[in-house]
Amino acid sequence: MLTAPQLRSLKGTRPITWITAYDVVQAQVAEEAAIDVILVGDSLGMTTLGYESTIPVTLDDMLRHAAMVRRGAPHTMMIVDLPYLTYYNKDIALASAGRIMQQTLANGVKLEGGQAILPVVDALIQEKIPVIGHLGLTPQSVHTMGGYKVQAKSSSAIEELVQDAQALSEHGVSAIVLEGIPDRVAAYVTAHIEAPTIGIGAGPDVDGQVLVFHDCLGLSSSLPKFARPFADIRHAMIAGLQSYRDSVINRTFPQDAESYHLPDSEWEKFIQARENS
Ligand SMILES: Nc1nc(=O)c2c([nH]1)NC[C@@H]1CN(c3ccc(C(=O)N[C@@H](CCC(=O)O)C(=O)O)cc3)CN21
Ligand SMILES: CC(C)C(=O)C(=O)O
Ligand SMILES: [Mg+2]
Repeated sequence: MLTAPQLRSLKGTRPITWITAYDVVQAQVAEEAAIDVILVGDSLGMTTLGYESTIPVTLDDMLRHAAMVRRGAPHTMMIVDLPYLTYYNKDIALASAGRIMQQTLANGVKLEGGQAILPVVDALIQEKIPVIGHLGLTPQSVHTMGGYKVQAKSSSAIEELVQDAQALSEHGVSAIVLEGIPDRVAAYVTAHIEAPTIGIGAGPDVDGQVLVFHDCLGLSSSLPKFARPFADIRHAMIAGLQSYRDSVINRTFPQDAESYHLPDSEWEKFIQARENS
């Protein structure tokens, strides 16, 4: 299993692979595919709980799903998102992250934000909790961003992002997720900080990539522009269920080998006993 210090030292050696996962089966397949890091993202609110944003996701939701993921992937580095309003000051953040570390055996937590959350980042790292940053399109700010819009598109916004990334890196985060920013901005940030950058909608010139599990495997009904479906699992599942349904209706399922059998002698005993009663 990758550790937080190893994650930081992977920068410049080879690209780092991340995927989100929200349950046991997803965790098992991520581990079997040798993905470096599993992120239990608060995107579970959308992919798994059916909400329209990550805002309704609670710490209890994250605890339950991260515990499932850990049981499915005991040997893969697991990072867990701190959800909306669970890290707005040092005390709240320590209590939230403490529960995640102790109850799910996570290897670290991820927080959205830059210079404004440095005191929280310091407090967590002080208590030996590895921290991952998340800058650019930060979905917990959907209401103040005015939607899921590409960020860092003006000179001043780029400067702000670079300073946020430098500050997080200097304060010791193990990596920074860069989401929904222009490719050359992500490349510049990557070249100017020591922490590895993990991109999602941030172009190729970053230290690693992360995708939402459902987007990566073709389970989502719609996709952001940056996501590529590397499989067509939604259609495979529909085809499988249609085939099952057809086989039940035309009585080709279950067959003899899929049924349990009783020896003739025992069956005759049962019939005899009924007739004699
Ligand atoms: N399934 C899924 N995939 C994700 O990548 C994801 C989630 N859910 N939920 C949490 C956040 C929300 N994310 C999103 C959601 C929508 C867009 C989107 O529609 N973007 C527009 C570009 C908008 C612009 O031009 O500024 C697009 O066309 O891709 C982007 C990121 C990324 N995260
Ligand atoms: C998209 C990734 C970076 C995330 O934060 C999530 O899945 O919640
Ligand atoms: Mg998230």
